[in-house]
Amino acid sequence: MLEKHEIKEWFRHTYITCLEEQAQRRSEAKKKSYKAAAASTSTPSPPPPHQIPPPIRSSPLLHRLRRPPPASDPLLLGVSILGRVSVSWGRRRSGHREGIKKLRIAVGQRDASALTTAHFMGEEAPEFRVESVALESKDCLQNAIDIGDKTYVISRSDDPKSSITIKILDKLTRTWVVPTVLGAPPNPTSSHSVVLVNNEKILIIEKGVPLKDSIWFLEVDTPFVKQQSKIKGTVVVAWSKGVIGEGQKPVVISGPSGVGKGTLIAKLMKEYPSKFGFSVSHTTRAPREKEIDGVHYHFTERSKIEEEISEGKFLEFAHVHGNVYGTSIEAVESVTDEGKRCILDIDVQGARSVRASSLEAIFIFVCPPSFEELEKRLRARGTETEEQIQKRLRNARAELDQSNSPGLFDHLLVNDDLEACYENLKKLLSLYDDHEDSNDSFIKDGKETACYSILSKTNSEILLQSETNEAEKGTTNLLSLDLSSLSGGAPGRTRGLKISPVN
Ligand SMILES: Nc1ncnc2c1ncn2[C@@H]1O[C@H](COP(=O)(O)OP(=O)(O)OP(=O)(O)O)[C@@H](O)[C@H]1O
Ligand SMILES: Nc1nc2c(ncn2[C@@H]2O[C@H](COP(=O)(O)O)[C@@H](O)[C@H]2O)c(=O)[nH]1
Repeated sequence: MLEKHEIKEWFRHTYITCLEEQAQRRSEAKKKSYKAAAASTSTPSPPPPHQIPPPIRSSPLLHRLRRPPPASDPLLLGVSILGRVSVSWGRRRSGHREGIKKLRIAVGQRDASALTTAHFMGEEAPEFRVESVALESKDCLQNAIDIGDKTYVISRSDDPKSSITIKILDKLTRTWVVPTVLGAPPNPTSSHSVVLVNNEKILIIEKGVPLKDSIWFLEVDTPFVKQQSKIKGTVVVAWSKGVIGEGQKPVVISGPSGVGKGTLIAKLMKEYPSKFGFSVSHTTRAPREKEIDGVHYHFTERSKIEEEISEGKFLEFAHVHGNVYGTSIEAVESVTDEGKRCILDIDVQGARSVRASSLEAIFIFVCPPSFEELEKRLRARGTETEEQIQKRLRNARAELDQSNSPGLFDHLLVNDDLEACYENLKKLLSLYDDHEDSNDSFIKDGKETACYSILSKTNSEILLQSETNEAEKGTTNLLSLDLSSLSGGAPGRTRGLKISPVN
C-alpha cells in the first residue's frame, strides 16, 4: 500500500514532468520554426511573431495521469486535486467551460492507471487542461500555478510550525529555482487555496484564521519584485498581506534634529492613544537615558540591521548623523493592523524613500522659527556631545534646504509656539478622511475563524465559498472579493480589498 505522501510525491512528479515535457516540445517547435524561417530568407533573422507556433494546449495532465504510478503494491485511492480547469467535451468540442474544480484521482492496483475525471454540468469531460493544481490531503498541500514560462510551486509542509515554501520551475531551461522570498509570509495554518490574480501576483486564502487575516498575495513580477531582483541578482518573490478597505494613510513627520518632532508626536499619542500608533524605528545609536528598547527605538547592531535590510524587512533606512536608522515594514504594519493610524518620525532621506515606495502616506516637514532657536533647543535638550551637536546642525542646514523639494512634502509646519504648532498639526490631520470603510463592516470585528476556498475568478472579482456551514453561524456562505481598486503591495500591505456577501 502506498502512503499518502508517496501518492502526492508521485502526482507532483507526474505533473511537473508533464510541464517539463510540454516546455521541451514548445521549445523544439520554436527552434524548428526558427530554422524554417532562417532557411527561407537569405539573412537569418528571428521569425515574425505569427510564424512562431502557438503554445501546445493539449491535455498533458490527463495524458500523464493515465500512466501507472510507481507502486509495487496495490495502492490506496482517492486524492483530491483542486485546480483551475479548462474543460472541453463532446466529439466536436461541443462544450467548453472554465472554472475552479475539484478533481479526484483514484489510484487502483499496481499497474492500473490513475484515473482523473472532470465533470461539468453532470457530463464527464473527455478532454481537459489544468492550469493550477493543488494537491490536498489532511497533512500537506501543494499548489502549482503557471505564469508564462514559469510554474510556481507553493508548498506547505506537514509540519504546522514551518511556513510556506516557494519553488519555481523554469519550463524553458527545465531548471528549478528557489527564489529569495521577501516579506513576512502568512502564519502557518493547516491549509489554503490559491488563484492567479494576474501575471504579477498570486492570491492565497488561508483557512482557519479570521477572514481579515486570511488574504495574502505572493508577488512574483511586480515593479517591487523586479527592482529587488535587480539589486540582489537573484529571483525574488515577495509576500504582502491583503487589507480590507483603505485604512488611513500613515503620517510621515520629518525635520531637523531638535525642531520638536518627538515632542509633537508625544502630545498626539497622549491625546489620542487609540487613534494613532508610533512606528518604532531601528537604530544603531546608543540609547539615551530614559529611552526604552522597543518603545522609543529598537536598538540594534549594525551587522544585524544590515542583514535585515538585505532580507527586505525594511521600508526605508538611512545613515543619519553617523548611525543607521530604519523603519521596518513590521513597525508600520503592526500599527495599521491594530486599526490605528501610523506616525513615522524619520529624516528627509527616509521621507524620500517612503515617497518612492508603495506606501501611500502624508508627508509633513517641521521647521524651526530660526536656526538659532534650533541650536538653542538642541543644546537645551542636553542629549548630545558638542561634536554631535555640530554634526546635527550641519545636517540641519541640508535638511532645511530640501524641505521644499518639489513633490516631497505635502505640508510645512513651523514649530515656534508649541501649542499653536500642535493645534495646526491636529487641524491638518483631521483634513484627511477619517471614514471607515462601510462595505466590510460585517467582517471587520470578526474574530471567528473562517474557512473559505476560492470558487471562481474574473478579472476583478473572486468568489469565496465557505467550507463550513456559515449560514448556521449567522454568517454568509458566499463572499465576493473585489480586487478592482488594489493599492500598495510589497514590501507593505496590499490595500483596497472589498468584501461583500453574495445573496
Ligand atoms: N515649540 C517649542 N518651543 C521650545 N522648545 C521646544 C519646542 N518644541 C520642542 N521643544 C524642545 O526642543 C527639544 C527638542 O525637541 P525634540 O526632542 O522633540 O526634537 P526632535 O525634532 O524630535 O529631535 P530629534 O530629531 O533629534 O529626535 C526638546 O527639549 C523639547 O522640549
Ligand atoms: N530615515 C530614518 N530616520 C529616522 C528614523 N528614526 C529616526 N530617524 C531620524 O533620525 C534623526 C535622529 O534621531 P535621534 O533620535 O537620534 O535624535 C531624526 O531626524 C529622526 O527623524 C528612521 O527609522 N529612519
